[in-house]
Amino acid sequence: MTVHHLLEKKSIGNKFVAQLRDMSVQKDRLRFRRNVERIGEILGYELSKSLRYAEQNITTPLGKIKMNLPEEEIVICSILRAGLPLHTGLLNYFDDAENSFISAYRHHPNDDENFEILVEYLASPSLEGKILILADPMLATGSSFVNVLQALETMGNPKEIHLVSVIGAKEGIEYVSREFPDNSHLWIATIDEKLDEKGYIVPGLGDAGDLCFGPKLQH
Ligand SMILES: O=P(O)(O)OC[C@H]1O[C@H](OP(=O)(O)OP(=O)(O)O)[C@H](O)[C@@H]1O
Ligand SMILES: O=c1cc[nH]c(=O)[nH]1
Ligand SMILES: [Mg+2]
Repeated sequence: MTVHHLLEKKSIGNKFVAQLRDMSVQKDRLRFRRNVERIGEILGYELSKSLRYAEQNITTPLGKIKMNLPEEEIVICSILRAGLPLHTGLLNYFDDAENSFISAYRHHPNDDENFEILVEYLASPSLEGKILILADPMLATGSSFVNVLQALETMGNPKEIHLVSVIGAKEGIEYVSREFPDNSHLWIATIDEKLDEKGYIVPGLGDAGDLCFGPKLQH
């Protein structure tokens, strides 16, 4: 897997990620979702440079010009819930992509620290031969991405997989790198050092799903 680390170079993206992390700003849910969406737009733009293009004739009111346009069939798949604003950002740019939605959530059967990832909902077109973009803003242990990859197996074999995320932990990135095909790409805004005992990214930003949409009852 090739890792593309957006904030390795300074850009306006620093400000969007800082606002996601900052406790005095992140409680504004509209701004939080829009910042995730903006990062989806930037990462989508970066990802677009790796796609295949073909020349097409375009007719303007004054003449004709050949332009290189993307040729790929793209499916954007987001992991509920926190993947939704990232999905919107990607779809703003890849506006004719097909779309998949999948649920993966942390189920705590007995206590706070131990959890399993449950995948219960999937709505997807065929992925056969297509570019699959998997969107989830948090890559903590990496289990959600890996479980989702397994759940999508019945939908066909994508030509190439691009993971898009906002904050990743080093150990989770190493895990997805081992489990995803070698020709996969990870487009990620920033990479943090570690996870806490509950599997949260430190310093991270907290719970992305709750910050987007409000708290949910644990079950
Ligand atoms: O890399 P992992 O260890 O799997 O953790 C990352 C997952 O955790 C969060 O989802 P959560 O279960 O909190 O669901 P939510 O988006 O509905 O809040 C996040 O949105 C990722 O899907
Ligand atoms: O740090 C984390 C880890 C998983 N899910 C989140 O929303 N945040
Ligand atoms: Mg959550």
